[in-house]
Amino acid sequence: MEKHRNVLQVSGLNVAVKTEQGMLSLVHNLQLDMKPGKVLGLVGESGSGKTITCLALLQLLNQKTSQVEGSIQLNGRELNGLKPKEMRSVLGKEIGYIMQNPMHTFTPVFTIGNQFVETIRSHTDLTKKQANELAVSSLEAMNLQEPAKIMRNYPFQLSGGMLQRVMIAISICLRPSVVIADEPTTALDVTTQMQVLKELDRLRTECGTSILLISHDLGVISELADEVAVMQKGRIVEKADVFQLFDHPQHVYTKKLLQARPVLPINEQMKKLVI
Ligand SMILES: Nc1ncnc2c1ncn2[C@@H]1O[C@H](COP(=O)(O)OP(=O)(O)OP(=O)(O)O)[C@@H](O)[C@H]1O
Ligand code: NI
Repeated sequence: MEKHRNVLQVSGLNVAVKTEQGMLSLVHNLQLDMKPGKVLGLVGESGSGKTITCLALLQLLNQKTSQVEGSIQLNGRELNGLKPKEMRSVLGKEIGYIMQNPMHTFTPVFTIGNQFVETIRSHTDLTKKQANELAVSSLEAMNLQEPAKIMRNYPFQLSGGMLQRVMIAISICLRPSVVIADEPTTALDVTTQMQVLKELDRLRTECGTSILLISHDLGVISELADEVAVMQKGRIVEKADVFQLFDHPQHVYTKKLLQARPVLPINEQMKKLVI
């Protein structure tokens, strides 16, 4: 990969959805530049358009009921307008997605192992045995005990937090160049949250993965992000280096967001955990 290049470059992104009153514009002229090995935080109050933005970037919005305009370049390749089949080969391999609600990503009738191994094999030439080994080690890295047993379980047999970690393991095991993480740790207890964040951080440092991190938890953002973009009503109203943003917020909306939540928790928890 060329160093100077942005891994994911989004420009002029407009997203609108069909409603009974006509097209409703939800994301306006969004620009994003994601660099190799960097974490871009995306924050903003509930309903500001963060998840819609992710879905648009990943071409996962229903084409019949929504409209995505603009350019979404992944390693120099335009994603906007790709056919669903072409997009499926990109998803999970070049770009990983950790979604807000993991329940829907799993098929209830297949075991975790079956789904994990199939996902790996659909993108690689690995044998079943190799794919199985990769799956088990990826589950271990997510702090999941007894990974072999989890592989034999069906989704309903796991807790929400466990499923979330399984999904993260699936999303990142093939080392995609970009990971889009929408509230990846919200459903997890503090210790597991740390483990998952550590794994994401490792992915970025070891593989140069570029991460778009959405979180309500400004502690998580301050810990991991290099740059932060602030979204309000479908617009990026401010984007800055993480220290700059927390120390000298410019936009009145950013100031309000920072006042609403203290930034301390994760740092304090980290100090307690890292001895
Ligand atoms: N299909 C749809 N039709 C109409 N409006 C929609 C549709 N999907 C989403 N919206 C609206 O788009 C806006 C953005 O929603 P989105 O889920 O992206 O917000 P968010 O920033 O991810 O919020 P949260 O932090 O709660 O996850 C919301 O106002 C939502 O009501
Ligand atoms: Ni959301």
